[in-house]
Parts: sequence; C-alpha cells; structure tokens
Amino acid sequence: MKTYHQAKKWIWEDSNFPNFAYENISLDTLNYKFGQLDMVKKFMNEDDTNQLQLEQLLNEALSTSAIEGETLQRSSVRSSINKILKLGLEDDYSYTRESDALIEILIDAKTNKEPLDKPRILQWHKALFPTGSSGLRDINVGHFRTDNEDMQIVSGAWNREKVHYVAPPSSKIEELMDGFLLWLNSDSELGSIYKATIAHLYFVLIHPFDDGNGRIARAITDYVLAESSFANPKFYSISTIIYQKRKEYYEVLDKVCIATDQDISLWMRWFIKLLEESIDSTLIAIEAVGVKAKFWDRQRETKLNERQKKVILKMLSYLPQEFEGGMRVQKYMSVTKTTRLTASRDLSDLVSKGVMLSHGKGRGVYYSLVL
Ligand SMILES: Nc1ncnc2c1ncn2[C@@H]1O[C@H](COP(=O)(O)OP(=O)(O)OP(=O)(O)O)[C@@H](O)[C@H]1O
Repeated sequence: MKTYHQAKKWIWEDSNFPNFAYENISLDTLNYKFGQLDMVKKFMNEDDTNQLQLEQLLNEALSTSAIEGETLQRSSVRSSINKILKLGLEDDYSYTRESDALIEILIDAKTNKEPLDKPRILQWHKALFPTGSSGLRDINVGHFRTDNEDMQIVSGAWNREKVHYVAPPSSKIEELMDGFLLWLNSDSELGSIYKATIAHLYFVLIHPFDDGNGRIARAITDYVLAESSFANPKFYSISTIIYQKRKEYYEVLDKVCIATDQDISLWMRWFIKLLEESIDSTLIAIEAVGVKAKFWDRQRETKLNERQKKVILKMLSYLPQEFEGGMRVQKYMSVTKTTRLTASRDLSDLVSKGVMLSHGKGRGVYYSLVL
C-alpha cells in the first residue's frame, strides 16, 4: 500500500510555480572558501593540479552514481577518464560503456559552455543509458517521459512504499522544460551560485525523464557553476558531499516539494552550505597532496623494494583517510601477493627505516605511515 505523506498538494500544483521565493542567503563564507581554493591552487604545480582534477572527477562520477545505488568500479571510471582525457596514465583498460558515458557527460557539463538546450540534455540522457534500459526496466531513452501514469518518487519495501513526491504529469513536461531551459540560458542577475542551486531543484521537481533525473540534475548544477571561473567545478565534487549527506538531501527535497507558497529558502540554505563543504573537502585533499610530496622528499634516500613501494603508494592514495584502519600483515600479503614471512620482514624493515610505525600487539598489530 502506498501512503502519501500529507493531504497532497505538490509545489508544481500551485499556479505560481516556478516563481520561487527565498530569503537572501549570504555567499560571503562560500566566496571566501573559493578565494582560499584559488590561492592554494596558485601554489600547486601542473602535475598536482591535474591530479586534483582527476581525483575530483573520479569522486564525482562514483558518487553521483552511488547516490541512487548504482555502483561503478573505481578502476573502470579511472580508465575512462584516462582514455577520454588522453592523460597517458598507467591503465588497466577496464573502462566500460557505462563509465565512458558518465565521464563524457560530466566533462561536457564541466567544460562545454555552449547553451544547454533540449537536444543536448536528451543526448546526456541517451548516453546515461547506453543499453536502453535501467536495470531490467526498459525506459524512454533520449526522450522526456510520455507515460500517463503518475511519476512518483517512492521509498520502502514494495508493500509498504512511501510516496515522497509525485512529479508533474508527462503532458506538462515539454512546456515546463521549455520554461526551464529558457530560464537557464537567460542572462540573469542571479549569479552562478544561486542559479546552480535553483537549477538543481527546479530540474528534479520537473523530473522530466523516466530515470536518471538525479544524475542529470547534478550535471546541470556543474554546468551552471562552470559559467564562473571562480566557482569552477573541476576542482571539487558536489556529489561526493551529497552522497555523504544523502539522508539530509532527501529530507530537504521532501520538505521543499510540498512548498506550495514556492518558498525554497530551506533548499537554498542547505545547498549553499553543501557547496561550502565541497570546497572544504578539496582543501583537505590538497593538503594531502602536500603531505605526500613531503613524505617522498623525506624518504628520497631510503632503499625500498618494489613490494614496499607498492604498499606505500596504496596507503598514500587513501589520504586524507587512513588506509582501511592501518596496514596489516594479511593486507600486505594480498596487496603484494607474497608470503606471510616476507610480508612480516618487509614491514619490520619499514619500521626500522622510520617509514612506518607499528601499533598494537600480537594479532592486533597494524602499521601506519610516518607522515
Ligand atoms: N521529494 C523529492 N522531491 C523532488 N525530487 C526528489 C525528491 N526526493 C528525491 N528527489 C530527486 O530525485 C532523484 C531520484 O529520482 P528517481 O528515484 O526518479 O531516480 P532517477 O531518476 O533514476 O535519478 P538518478 O539518476 O539519481 O538515479 C534524487 O537523486 C533527487 O535528486
């Protein structure tokens, strides 16, 4: 049985939709953070800047898919990025049609400043579903939805579904999307931060596709932010923070989709804070790049075998997080495909050379890098 969470009236049912209203939200903190990022970037060399862009694109692709439960392999997404951007990195060639398509869309959104018109959005949708279906379900690929049935956002087990939102009927989609694209491509006084924030919500409220609306909304957000060189989304990943805060994301959308007075202040406040957190996360990642550089600088003269180098690189790639709770003999064996005896010897050698520290005793012993 489906339960509507209120005597329903959705935001689009009001004749004022989409004349959104919102209180003025200060962008001072966000602009300060963008300034910080800009400043820090100036001190980075080209390799580190490219590495940062690669990491952020990788995170964006993995997270925007993960929000809706789609799992893409990190290695295939990395391989797609390497292929499409011709980066010439070491590659296991594990790219797939899906990872290639998502990376194409994200790069197009972040770098192609041509107007975002209907054919381009439909092309994104087509690319998102290269097989023409979503799971086992055939969907209208590369077209807005035409189904006469309600487009509902539901959660919960099949017999206890909760309806969070019912989007406008398909008969209204063409008109609503014309209005959306006209608004999106018009020069407005809004500025790209406000515009991107509204665009994300405006698009998911229309929900023009059978599937993929969330991913396309997130790409549209990047597209709008890319208008501004200051807020360039090449260097941070909004979807990574949305993924971490997906419960809040849905809660805020649940509240705003019934705002028949068109007041979307709650969403605006939440999303602008989210942008601030996205920049914070990049600043932390940049700090990690500095930590890595210093680490190698200190260990320049240290003699390390290939297994040890491989393990260290793996552990450093997890920064700013610690590698899965620290390195253990068992993990070392599986990363380097070696025996227990060699793993233990290598690790003790790393401790004696001051590269790692050991913690705990007996079976609980684990190792961390000296950073
Ligand atoms: N209450 C809500 N009102 C409006 N939009 C919502 C609401 N809750 C979630 N959404 C948006 O709808 C998206 C999910 O829509 P849906 O379940 O139709 O999957 P989808 O179209 O396949 O999207 P995705 O590409 O994210 O998988 C979410 O990612 C979010 O952006």
